Amino acid sequence: MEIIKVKDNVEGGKKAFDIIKENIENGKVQTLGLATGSTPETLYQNMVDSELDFSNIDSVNLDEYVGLAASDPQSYDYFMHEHLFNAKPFRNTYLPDGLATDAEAECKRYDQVIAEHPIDIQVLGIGENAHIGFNEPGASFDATTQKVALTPSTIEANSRNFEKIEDVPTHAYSMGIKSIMQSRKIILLAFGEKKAQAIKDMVEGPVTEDVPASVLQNHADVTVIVDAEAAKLLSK
Ligand SMILES: O=P(O)(O)OC[C@H]1O[C@](O)(CO)[C@@H](O)[C@@H]1O
Repeated sequence: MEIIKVKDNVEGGKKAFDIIKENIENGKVQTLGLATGSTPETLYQNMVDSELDFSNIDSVNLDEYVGLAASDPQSYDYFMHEHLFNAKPFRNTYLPDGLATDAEAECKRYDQVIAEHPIDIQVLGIGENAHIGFNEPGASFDATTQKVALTPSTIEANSRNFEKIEDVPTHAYSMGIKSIMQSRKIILLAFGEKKAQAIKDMVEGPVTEDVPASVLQNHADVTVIVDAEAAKLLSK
């Protein structure tokens, strides 16, 4: 893992953008794997403000809340349009369908999307409990797309984006860890003190399904971009 320490999320978003830009300009990106949450917002702002054209690139997102329509302002589909796609159209954009009622069929469909669009660069945030995508502690490293139950701590953390905690969906469709690990390159961003323990466990702890992000120690090309607060428990 390469660890890049930055001042704040503004510098971090710019760093991640520069890496993505270089790879796009070198013709190395057909498919970008994208994430939601507040973490990648500065990266997406850099993409929106750039001259880069994404109309020959496909995007595949990590996850979507079960029960939310793409038109719902709390959905990840809506988030992606607001923060990126409306300003920078991609060739095709893919997210799980939050309204799909046949979970097995939806997971199979999304696995097919991923198989047809091998991810060149996957952008990741990290949960306070070290989840990646919505792969919560205990998720199998062999998992492909799954319907997952969100942990109480994730529901609590994400409730800041909802009017009340009861409004937070209890389940999500998430790309599995196996698929994330098949991405050619991974850029994980983390900002703020709340992510410090997760970052320490991910980088310095044992590789275990109890710490989903620790699996990234087994990936050949991971860049971790952290601010001082998220990096504060790292030994170096
Ligand atoms: O960036 P935030 O808002 O802290 O969210 C943390 C993580 O939780 C998720 O929103 C769940 O998928 C991730 O996309 C994100 O990386």
